[in-house]
Amino acid sequence: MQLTLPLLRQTARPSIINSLCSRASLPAQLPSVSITRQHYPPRAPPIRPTSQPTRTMASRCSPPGSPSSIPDGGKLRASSIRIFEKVSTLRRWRQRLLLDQRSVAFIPTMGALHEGHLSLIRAAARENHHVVVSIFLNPAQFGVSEDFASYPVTWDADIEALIKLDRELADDGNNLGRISALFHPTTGEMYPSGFPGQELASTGSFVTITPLGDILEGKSRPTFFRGVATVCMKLFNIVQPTRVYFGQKDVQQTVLIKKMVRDFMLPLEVVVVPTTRAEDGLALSSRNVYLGERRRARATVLYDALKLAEDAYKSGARDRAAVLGRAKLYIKQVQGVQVAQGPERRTQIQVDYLSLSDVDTMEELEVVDGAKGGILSGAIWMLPLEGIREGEDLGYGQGPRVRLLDNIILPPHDE
Ligand SMILES: Nc1ncnc2c1ncn2[C@@H]1O[C@H](COP(=O)(O)OP(=O)(O)OP(=O)(O)O)[C@@H](O)[C@H]1O
Ligand SMILES: CC(C)(CO)[C@@H](O)C(=O)[O-]
Ligand code: BAL
Repeated sequence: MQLTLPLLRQTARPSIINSLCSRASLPAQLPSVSITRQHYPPRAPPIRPTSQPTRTMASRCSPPGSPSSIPDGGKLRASSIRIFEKVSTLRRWRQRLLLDQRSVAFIPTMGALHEGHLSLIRAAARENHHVVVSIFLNPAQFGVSEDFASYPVTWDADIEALIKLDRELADDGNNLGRISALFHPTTGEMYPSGFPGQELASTGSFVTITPLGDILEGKSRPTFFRGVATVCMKLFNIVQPTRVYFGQKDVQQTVLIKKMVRDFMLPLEVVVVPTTRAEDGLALSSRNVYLGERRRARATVLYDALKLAEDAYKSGARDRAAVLGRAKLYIKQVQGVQVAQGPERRTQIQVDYLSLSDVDTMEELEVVDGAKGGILSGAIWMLPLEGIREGEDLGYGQGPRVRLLDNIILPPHDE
């Protein structure tokens, strides 16, 4: 099922982007963090992470097995998709398109591609001459105790998915463009003065968007939006896109990117694409592979709760207590049922936040503004299983606690 919200846009007035990305001659001075990855049990996620024994920030944050046989700027097997690892090579390619006045769409990702990512690419190909996708697992947006080391990497499947989608785009006459390039840089390439570190106290060249970046997701993940804004600013400066495409699934990220584009006068348009969901409503996410069967069966609890809040709004509720009340009660009931089931059957759920916020600032609302509407959003933790049964599917990485996000946009009600 896919929500049929219209694509949401924001355009900034054209200006020159100042490059923050000048090439420094210093070698990358990275802390060498080497962490063992767990093997994913063979149970059907849409795309299975490849086994990768270690990930070191000193070398690269992207998988080994990238096509080193292809020269930088060369084409992926049986396709016209160019793959770039170097900023300079991508820039040379981009320069030619600038002279030809071709529109370029850009979709930043961290890989482990799923239908949600592909929906962004499809939207981009409909209205741009060229689509550039990046796969870069950005260590700066992971906190020191977060899942950077185990984040799923599915490089081969990602390449297959891009090649297959590109063929589909070529066969469908309704597209202006296709996938022209994949950017897959190393950490050293993205942080030319050396990787600044993942700590809150790290120093370096950062973009911070406050207070927006400090609330909701930013409160639980204090370095997250600094990492996202910084890497997106770098990527936008490298690719110089006409339009960038982001998923509504990460709604605070979309609000933050729009604010960054406006405040830094970046000459590009931000397009927000509706959330792609599984049949039962769960928002697709690369991290869903961590869930395993037992937790996956309860993973729609957040979306179900948000839908109850949306129903309340549709029935005329406007103030915070009336809109969020049923959602909170529903989650409490699910938690109660789960606890009563005992360790071998239950799934423990913790709510991080349930929010009703302003569409531009994401500050909490007491009453929904009739002219603007609002954003219902939430984050929950699904805790690791207790009472594990013999042979039970724990999920990728032996089933760590999993953070799930979701949101629903409430339209204005004044019309
Ligand atoms: N279900 C989805 N529908 C639409 N867009 C999505 C969906 N999932 C991710 N995206 C978008 O894809 C882009 C890249 O996201 P990313 O690579 O982090 O994947 P992800 O599934 O969000 O992973 P994570 O598990 O880290 O949340 C972002 O703009 C994100 O919002
Ligand atoms: C935008 C992004 C690719 C930046 O690393 C990441 O935050 C994501 O995948 O949503
Ligand atoms: N899609 C959000 C990226 C992150 O959680 O790091």
